[in-house]
Amino acid sequence: MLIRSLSHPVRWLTGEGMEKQPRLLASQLFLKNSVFEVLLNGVLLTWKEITANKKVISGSIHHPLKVGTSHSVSVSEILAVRELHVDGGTKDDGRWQKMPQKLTESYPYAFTVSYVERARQHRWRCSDVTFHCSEWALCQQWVQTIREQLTALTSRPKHLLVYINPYGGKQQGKCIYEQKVAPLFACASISTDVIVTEHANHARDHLKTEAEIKKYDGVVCVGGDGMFSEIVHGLVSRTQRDNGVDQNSPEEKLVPCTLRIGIIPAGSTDCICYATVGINDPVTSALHVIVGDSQPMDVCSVHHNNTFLRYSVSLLGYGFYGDVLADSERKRWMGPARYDFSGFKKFLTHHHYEGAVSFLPATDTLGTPRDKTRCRAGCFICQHDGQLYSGDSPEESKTAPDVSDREYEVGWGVVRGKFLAINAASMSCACPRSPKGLSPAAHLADGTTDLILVRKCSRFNFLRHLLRHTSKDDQFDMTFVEVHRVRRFRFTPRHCQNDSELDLRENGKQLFSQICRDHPACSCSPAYSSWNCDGEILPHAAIEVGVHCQLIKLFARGIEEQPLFEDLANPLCAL
Ligand SMILES: CCCCCCCCCCCCC/C=C/[C@@H](O)[C@H](COP(=O)(O)O)NC(=O)CCCCCCCCCCCCCCC
Ligand SMILES: Nc1ncnc2c1ncn2[C@@H]1O[C@H](COP(=O)(O)OP(=O)(O)O)[C@@H](O)[C@H]1O
Ligand SMILES: [Ca+2]
Repeated sequence: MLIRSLSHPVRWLTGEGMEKQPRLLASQLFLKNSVFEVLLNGVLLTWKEITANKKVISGSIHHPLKVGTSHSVSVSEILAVRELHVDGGTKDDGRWQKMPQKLTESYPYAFTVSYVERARQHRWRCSDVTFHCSEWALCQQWVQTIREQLTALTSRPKHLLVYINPYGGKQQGKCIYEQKVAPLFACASISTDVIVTEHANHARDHLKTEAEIKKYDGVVCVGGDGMFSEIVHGLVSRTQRDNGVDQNSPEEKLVPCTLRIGIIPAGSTDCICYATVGINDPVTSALHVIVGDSQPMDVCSVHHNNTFLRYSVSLLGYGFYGDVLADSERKRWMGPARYDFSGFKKFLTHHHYEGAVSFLPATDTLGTPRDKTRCRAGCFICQHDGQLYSGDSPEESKTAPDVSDREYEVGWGVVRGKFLAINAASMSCACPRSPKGLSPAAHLADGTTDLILVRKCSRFNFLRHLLRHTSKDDQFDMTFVEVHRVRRFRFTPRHCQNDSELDLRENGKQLFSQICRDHPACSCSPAYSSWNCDGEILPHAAIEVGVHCQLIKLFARGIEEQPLFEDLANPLCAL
C-alpha cells in the first residue's frame, strides 16, 4: 500500500568504523502533495522530489521514479526544528489542510525545519519546510537527529545581552527588535536579557562596570553606528581593565575581546552593519547572530597627548565629515536626513584646514587601497591578518602586527598642506548612501586603515570627488586626492604650535574669532575642524591613531559575494 511504502523506516547509512555515529539519515517523506527523498548527512539537509510516473495518490511508487525539484540547506544554516501536531491548532502553514482527507489521516506526524534562505541583495530570510510522515517514531528520529546536529554547532550563541537605543535612527529600535528579531531568537531557543537604554552611554557604562559578561555568548545592539560604538567602548575597556592593560598608552598592545557583537541596524548610517553583512536589514542581521557567524574587525585607538580619547571602527574624518557631523547633531530631530542637509550645507561652505599628517605606511601588507578586489566573506587577506609572509615558520608569522611593534616605527611619511578632508577608513564604510564606501578596497580585519587626504580644490572638483562615491568611478583617481594604507598616523593642525593641551571647544573658537577679527571681510576657513569618530565629535584636533588588528568580533561573515553597483541614473555622475 502506498502509505506503507512512503513511510518505510528510516535508513541509517553508516561507513566503516562509523557504526556508533550514523552519518546519513534518509527517508521518503511527504511534502506539499508530493513524495520527497529526504537526506541528512551531518553537513547538508537535502530534499528531492520523487514523482512517480503514475499519479502518486492512486499508484505505486515502486515503479520507475523521476526526480523533480531538489533543495538543500546547510545544517549550519538550519535555525530550528519542531514537531507539528497536524490535527488542529498547529502552526502549520495551511498547505496540509489542502491535502486530501485520506492523506491527512495517513500522515498525522510532521516536523518543520526553519532555515536561512538567501534573497536579493544579501538579504536573508527565515523559511520553513514541513515534512509529513505516518509514524511517530520516524518523526521523532528526524527531529532528534537534526536537534543533535544543531547542538553540536558550538559557535551558536545560547544566551545574549541585548541593548536597544530607542532614540536612534527613526526611533524604531524597540519596535524592530520586538517585531522582527525577538521572535527569531525565540524560535532558535536563544535566551536574552534586554536593556532599553535610558540615556547616552548607558550601554557603554553598563558593559564596562556592571554587566555579568561571563553569563553571555554575545552582545547585541539595536541602533546605529553610535550605539555600536558604545558597545565597543564598553567591551574593549572592560577587557583591558580585566587584563590590567592601560588604555592611555598609545603603544600598548590591547587584549582582544572574546564576546561577539551583533548589530541589529536601527540607526541613521548603519555603515558597520552594511559593510559587514552587505545590507542594513534587521532580519538578516538576526539570522547571522543565530547561525553564530564570526567576523573579526580592526579597531583604531585615538589618543591625544598620551591620553586615550576613543576607539573607532569605521570612519575617522576631519574637515568635511567632521563639520557635517557637528552641524547635523543640532538637527537630530530630522532623523537620518540630517546628514544630507548638513552635507549640502557644508559642501557649500567649502572650508579647508591646514595641518600636517604623518603616517606609518603598511608596506608589508598584501593589499593596497587601489585594488580592484574587495574584502568579502572568507577574505584571504584578512585571514592572514593582511600580512605578507616571508619566513617559513607559519606559526610565528601568524602573529598579527601590532601598533606596539617597534620594528614598524621606521619609514614614516609626512604630508603638509590645506585639506578639505582627512579621512581614515578602517573598513570600506559602505552604507546605503555609498554602497561601495569611502574606501572600497579597505579590509575589515587586516590591521590597517586607509588614510584619504583630499587637498583644497574647487567646489566643482570636490563635488566630482563626492559623486564618485556613488558610482563605479574611482574617487581616488583625482590629482587632489591621495590615499595611503597605514598602521598608524598623527595629525597636527597648523595653528596648534606645540599641540599641547589644545581644547577645541575653547581655544578653537577663540582663535577663529581672532582670525576673523583680523580679517573682517575675509572668507577664510576657521583654523580647526573637528574629528568625526564613528559619529562622535572628538574634543581635540591633534590626535594619534593606531590600528589594533582584529580586536573585536562581530556576528557576521563579511559580504557574501560581489555586489552589483548600479550607476546612478543621475546626469551628474558623468562629471
Ligand atoms: C553628492 C553625493 C555625495 C555622497 C557622498 C557619500 C559618502 C558617504 C560616506 C559615508 C561614510 C560613513 C561612515 C560612517 C559614519 C558613521 O559612523 C557616522 C555615524 O552614524 P550614525 O548616525 O548611524 O550613528 N555617520 C556619519 O558621520 C554620517 C556621514 C554621512 C555624510 C553624508 C554626507 C552627504 C554629503 C552630501 C553632499 C551633497 C552635495 C550636493 C551638492 C549638490
Ligand atoms: N536612551 C538614549 N537616549 C538618548 N541617547 C541615547 C540613548 N541610548 C543611546 N543614545 C545615544 O544616541 C546616539 C545615536 O545613536 P545611534 O543608535 O547610533 O543612532 P543614529 O544612527 O541615529 O545616530 C549614540 O551616540 C548613543 O550614545
Ligand atoms: Ca582594516
